This record gives sequence, structure tokens and C-alpha cells, in this order.
Amino acid sequence: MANTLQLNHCNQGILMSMYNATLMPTATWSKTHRKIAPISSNSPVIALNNSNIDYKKGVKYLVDNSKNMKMVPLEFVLPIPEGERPSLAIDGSIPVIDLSGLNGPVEQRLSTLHAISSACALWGFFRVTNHGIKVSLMDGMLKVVEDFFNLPLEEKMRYGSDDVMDPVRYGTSLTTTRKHALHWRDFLRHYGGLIPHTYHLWPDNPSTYRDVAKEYLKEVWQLAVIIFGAISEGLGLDPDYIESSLGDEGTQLIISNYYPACPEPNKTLGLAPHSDHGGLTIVMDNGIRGLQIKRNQTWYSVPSIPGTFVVNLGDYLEVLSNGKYKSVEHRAIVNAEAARISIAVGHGPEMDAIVQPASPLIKEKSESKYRPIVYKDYIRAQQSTIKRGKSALDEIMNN
Ligand SMILES: O=C(O)CCC(=O)C(=O)O
Ligand SMILES: [Fe+2]
Repeated sequence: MANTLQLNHCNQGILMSMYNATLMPTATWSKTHRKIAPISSNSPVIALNNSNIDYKKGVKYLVDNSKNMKMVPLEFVLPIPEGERPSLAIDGSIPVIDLSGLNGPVEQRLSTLHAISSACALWGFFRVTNHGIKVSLMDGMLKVVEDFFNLPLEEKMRYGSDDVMDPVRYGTSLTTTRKHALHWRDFLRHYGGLIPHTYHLWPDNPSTYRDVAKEYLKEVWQLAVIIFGAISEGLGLDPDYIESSLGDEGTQLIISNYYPACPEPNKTLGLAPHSDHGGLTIVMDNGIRGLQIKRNQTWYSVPSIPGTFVVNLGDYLEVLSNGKYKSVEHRAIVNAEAARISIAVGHGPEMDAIVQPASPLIKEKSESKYRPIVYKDYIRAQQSTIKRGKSALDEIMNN
């Protein structure tokens, strides 16, 4: 214990930087089955020598095998600034958009487009209802994900990998590559896509996982395209502008997060603050609250409303809109009562796409607030900085 304490003290500065770590490793899917080019993060790491935690087995395993755990093991204690403690967050109601309005009469359609546009400009986050995806499919997806996390460890470890290039990965915390300040979270991530060419690699246990996930990811992609269309129109662009900007190959990545109940939820986090690097992330959870977003330096706690999706804008859309819309920092907190599951599906451009403001929004080059960068280079830059948060975006901003 003394050793660990000393170590914690020595690494406090790095730990503070890591508090801003981000995730969302990515891969491409190809409409033409051509290639898979996954890119992922190498989170900043700290060796925790003398630790007794067999962290690679995951937090769920640790909790399940530590009866009556009363304290968070020191390896999971994060240096959360005093004023940003999870429990201090204010209840926040993000805008709710009834997407059926997009199919309504002209006035209703315009007011829905306007609502989406102002939610993007003011919040970067909104909730969608009447989104067209059946609640039974959402519940089915949550069920296969829950069943996956409830499998015996050996079964989950079939997908365990330290190689961030692997198209399907089960892991824990931010990365399994080395020990570092740990986060209270296990995850399963893999690519999606209209043609799921990695389908044969997805978990085959539970036996229905592949079929349910395939259907779910197809529907969520369609939903993303509808929202991309509305956002394009709201920006005064052609309705298919953003979808076309994604290129022939887009990026769809599903990350299922499992945050076990935690004895001291104020001391750790499920996910450190980050913004997503792609265009839109579409998230649902199992009815347990845990998502927090940062607005005007204050953390807001987003309620969980079953049957709805939370949608958030990533860095790609901030740049494309030339800063009119902002990607917003968010984090996942944990709680003492119940395990939380969230399923986040990110949608972004192909890896070789140029991230830059939409040309119709810029009359002169000098109006561009961001310097162009190839998407995969942006991801690498974002995931190699130890500051994270939104620091990669700051790097490509013109003064
Ligand atoms: O658990 C959540 O609600 C958020 C997940 C998230 O932000 C992510 O996976 O990038
Ligand atoms: Fe996120």
C-alpha cells in the first residue's frame, strides 16, 4: 500500500493530464469490402509497479471476485479536481428533438431543422425521439451486450487483445496495453458498417449477438444519415453534403461499455472527459444514469430515458461547420447501486478524408478557423497527446 501511495504521489502531474484522456479508437469499413484500416489510441500510461490488481481481467471480474469491496482500489483513484467531482454535477436536460417532424408538413419540418441546428450550436448534444428504431431492437441489443459481459472471463478473453489494430477487442479501462491509472469500465468494440465485413469476427457468444448487432448497426447508420442530412440543411448546405463528405468508405465503430457498481463513485470515473473525433455518436444505455457533459465549465448530468438516443457531435463536425457547432467534452461516471451499460456508435469519414470546413461556408481561405488535416492523422494526433480533452482540435485551430 505504501509503495502504491508513493507512486501515486510521484505521478500526480501525469495523472492530471490523463484525466483528460480520450478514447474512441476507430476503424474504417468499406462499402466494397476492400480494406480494414483500424486506428486506435495509445493512451498515456503509467506503470503501477507493485500493484496486486490483475487489471487485464477487467473491473467486472475484480468486483465479482472481491466480496464486500468497500473501497476503490488505489489504482482506480483518479485526480478529479475538487469542483468537478461526479456528484457535484447539475441535472441537465439536453434538447429533445422529435425526429418525426422531419417527415411532417413544411412548417413542422422547418421547425425541426431549426431545433436540430440550435441544439448543435448551443449544446453539441441532443436527445432524439420517434427516431424510427424499434424499442425491441434497442432492448435486444442491450440484452446481447449484457449477456456478453456476463459470460465467464475465459469466453470474453477470446476477444481480449493488446493490439489496438484488432478489429474486435474486449478490454478494460482506457487501454489494456499497460497498467496505468485505471478507469471503472470494461468494453467491447468492433467495426460496423452497412456491409459488415468484419461480421465473421464479431462475438459468436451469445449466439444471437452477430445477427442482433448487424441489424442494430444498420439501423443506427441509417439514423446517422438522417441526422447528417438535417444538420447539412441547418448549415445551409445540400442535404447530402455531410454524408458525401464521408467518402465511399465511412467509419462506424460500436463501443459497448460496462461500468460495474462502484463502492466509491466519487473517486473514479468510467470514462475520462473527452470529445469524440468523428461526426456523430449515437448512444443508448440500460436506463442507469451516468453520462455527464461539460457546458460553460459546469458538469451536467444527463438523465437516462429508455427508448431514446443521445446524439453528440464530434470534432469532425465542429471543423466541417467551421466552429459554428462545437464538439462537447463528456465523461461517464459510475454509481454505487447498479451496473451501467452504454452502447455508443460513432460515425465518421473514411480515414483518408480531409478534415476541413465545408467550402460553401468559407468565402475566403482566411475565414477558415481550422487547418486541414487528414482524418487518420487527426486521430493519431488526438490519441497521442497526453493532454487529450479537446487539445488536438486546439492544435489545428487558426488563431
Ligand atoms: O457511457 C456513456 O454514456 C458515454 C460513452 C462515451 O462517451 C464513449 O464511448 O465515447
Ligand atoms: Fe464519447
